[in-house]
Parts: sequence; C-alpha cells; structure tokens
Amino acid sequence: MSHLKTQGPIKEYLLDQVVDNSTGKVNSMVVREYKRIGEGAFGTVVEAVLRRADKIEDGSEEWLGPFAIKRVPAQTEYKSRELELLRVVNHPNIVSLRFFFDKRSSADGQVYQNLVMECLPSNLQNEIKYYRQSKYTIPYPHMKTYIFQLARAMLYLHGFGISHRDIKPSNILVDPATVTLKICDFGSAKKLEPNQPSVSYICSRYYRAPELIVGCSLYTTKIDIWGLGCVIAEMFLGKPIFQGETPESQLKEIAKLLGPPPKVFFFKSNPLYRGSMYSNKLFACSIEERFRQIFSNSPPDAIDLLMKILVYDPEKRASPRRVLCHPFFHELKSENFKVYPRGSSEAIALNLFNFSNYELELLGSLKDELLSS
Ligand SMILES: Nc1ncnc2c1ncn2[C@@H]1O[C@H](COP(=O)(O)OP(=O)(O)OP(=O)(O)O)[C@@H](O)[C@H]1O
Repeated sequence: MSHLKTQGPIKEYLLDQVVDNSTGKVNSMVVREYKRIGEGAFGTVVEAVLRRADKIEDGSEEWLGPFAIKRVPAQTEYKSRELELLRVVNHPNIVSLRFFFDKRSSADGQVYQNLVMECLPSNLQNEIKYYRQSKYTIPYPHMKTYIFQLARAMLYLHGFGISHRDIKPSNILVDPATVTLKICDFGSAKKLEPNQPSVSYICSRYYRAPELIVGCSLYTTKIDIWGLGCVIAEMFLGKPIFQGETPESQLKEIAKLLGPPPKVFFFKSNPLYRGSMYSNKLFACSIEERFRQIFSNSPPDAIDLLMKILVYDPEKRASPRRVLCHPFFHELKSENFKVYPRGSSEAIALNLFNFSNYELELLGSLKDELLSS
C-alpha cells in the first residue's frame, strides 16, 4: 500500500451495508477513496482501501486493500449481469470480487452499485502502448505467459457457457511485476444458452467477431476467441489489427487478411444480412502468405496459432483447450523457460499449470498432452 501514502484520500465515508463476497456477511465499513483509475462507458473505477467500522473504536488500523471500486448506476435500461457473474466465478485469471454495496450519490441522487475488486496496476492496452513508444513489443516470454493465462480464463468461463462479450486489451488487467493477467469488466458478459438469441450489437468495434458484424444473434462463446486472436495480433503488431472506421467497414479490414468471407458464412450467421459482402479478393497471394506478410516479425508458431483463431467460421475457430495445447505454449513447460520483470534480473516464479479439477475435466482428452513435459 506504500504507493497510496504519497497521495491524500479524495473521499472517506461510512457505509452500513457492505457485503463480503466470500462469506456473504454484511458489515459496516469505512471506505477511503484515493484516485480515479478508470473511466468507461458505463462506470467509474477508483482505487480505495476499506476497513471494518467496528475496528475503529479499538484503535486498530486494519485497512484492507488497495482495491478497485467500479461504480455503475444500479438501474439502467441496459441489463448488466456483472455482479451476479462476478459473485460466482472463481479463477486465478479472472478479477475477484471482494465486497459490494449500493450507495446513493449526493451529487445526482441516483443509486450506484459498487463492486469492490482486487486491484491490478495496469492493463494490456497500457503495456502494449508502453513498449510501442520505444518501438518494441511486449517481450515474447511475457506475451506467451499472458496469452496462456487469457486462454485459461476463457476455458473456465466458456465451460460454464459464459461469454465475456467485450474482450479487448483495456479489459485485460495485468501486473507487469509478476506477469499476472486477469480479465475484468463483466458488464457485457452473459451465459449463452443454445438456440436462445442474444443481441449482436456487443463487443467493441475492432474486436468484434465477423458473425457479430453481420448481425448473428445465435452466436457462441467463440466470439471471445476472436477477441483473443485480435488481442494476440495487437501484442505482436503494437496496434489493433482490424481498425474499421465504421461498423460496416470492420468486415473489410478482416477480409484484407482472411480474404472474402465465404457465402455460406453469411447464410449461417444471418440469412437476412444485406450489407456489403466484400466478395473481391483484396490481395493476390495465399492466406498463409498474407499472414506471413502482416506478421513478418512474429515467430512461425505464433502465426500458426493466429491462423487457427482468426477464422470466419466460429465452429472451425480454435477452442480454448486447443489454444492451450498449441505448440506456441510448449516452451512454458520447459525448466529453462524464464520470465524477468522489466528492469529486473531475477526470474519470476510462475504458476501457470495449477489447474483445478474443473479445468482438468474441461481439458478432457487433452489434459495429458498439456501436462506432459
Ligand atoms: N480491478 C481493477 N484493477 C485495476 N484497474 C481496473 C480494475 N477494474 C477496472 N479497472 C480499470 O478501469 C477501466 C474501466 O473499467 P471497466 O472496463 O470495468 O469499466 P467500463 O465502464 O465497463 O469500461 P468500458 O466501457 O471501457 O468497457 C479498465 O480499463 C481498467 O483500466
């Protein structure tokens, strides 16, 4: 908590009803907010510490945290399932919810839902930008470690049928000192049920799967895998791979890498789609060569992984378990694999293979392949 001492609190208040997510118990607690760390379309995120109000009288200074408190209006037209999902998920690569409470704002009189989460110092957007500014990419061993953790979080979520629906670098929290990664922002997440339609206007433009762009409403968790592919590509390129200027032209950007979408893709995604089909090939070489041109500085196994993820047909797009078993990650199992935090000569102890029984079950027949050295 030392970094908090340099700055005074911006706000301190007492609350009667703060729910502890791990015990379900309701306590009165003091919240001390320090600084704003995030501003999104739906909410504000502040860094804060909390302590039990009943501990104040005995003089003990047991501040807990620092935490990140995400504050969103409690009632909006848009249905957020963030609290209900964060209450049940429990995975080392998903941000954990510690407490939650409702609070009426003195500024506008509205009730806000407050989610008190573990706090990470950065996100992938900042990390990519940091290295890009010095004309580098995130070091490969770090990339590998991060991508593996991201795929692991997806294996877990998709096992429950939960789709995050807003995978993008700013929603992927990281701690560069430990090379730890955790997905955040479950404001768009939803448990997808087979044959039950969901809105297609989700996901930030650059990271939207092609089926979403053409208005598919019976999509699957594979939309997150597309987002994963876009994030991996962005780590290697230092900038978003598909930067469509309009929602429509987003598909054109994809066609510049993958070639024209097959007719059957439109039919399967949305037979009513009447937008541009970008049926003319926009490059002369094969798709494989196109990948090699665009990712000219990336290792062949990374290109192979990307070619298995960035695929029009969601059914043919790699699943999280296939991603985890890809040769790109084989090195992670080697005793010689070392990751050093920025500016340090001391390797970090990584714990990437501590799969729970649930994860092992999801890996099924691929379990032995993944765990063999
Ligand atoms: N637990 C956390 N620890 C540290 N920073 C966080 C945490 N949660 C969120 N943030 C920061 O706050 C930003 C906004 O949070 P979040 O994405 O949950 O809000 P949002 O309103 O849904 O944003 P957006 O509209 O950009 O998706 C994140 O990009 C991240 O940088």
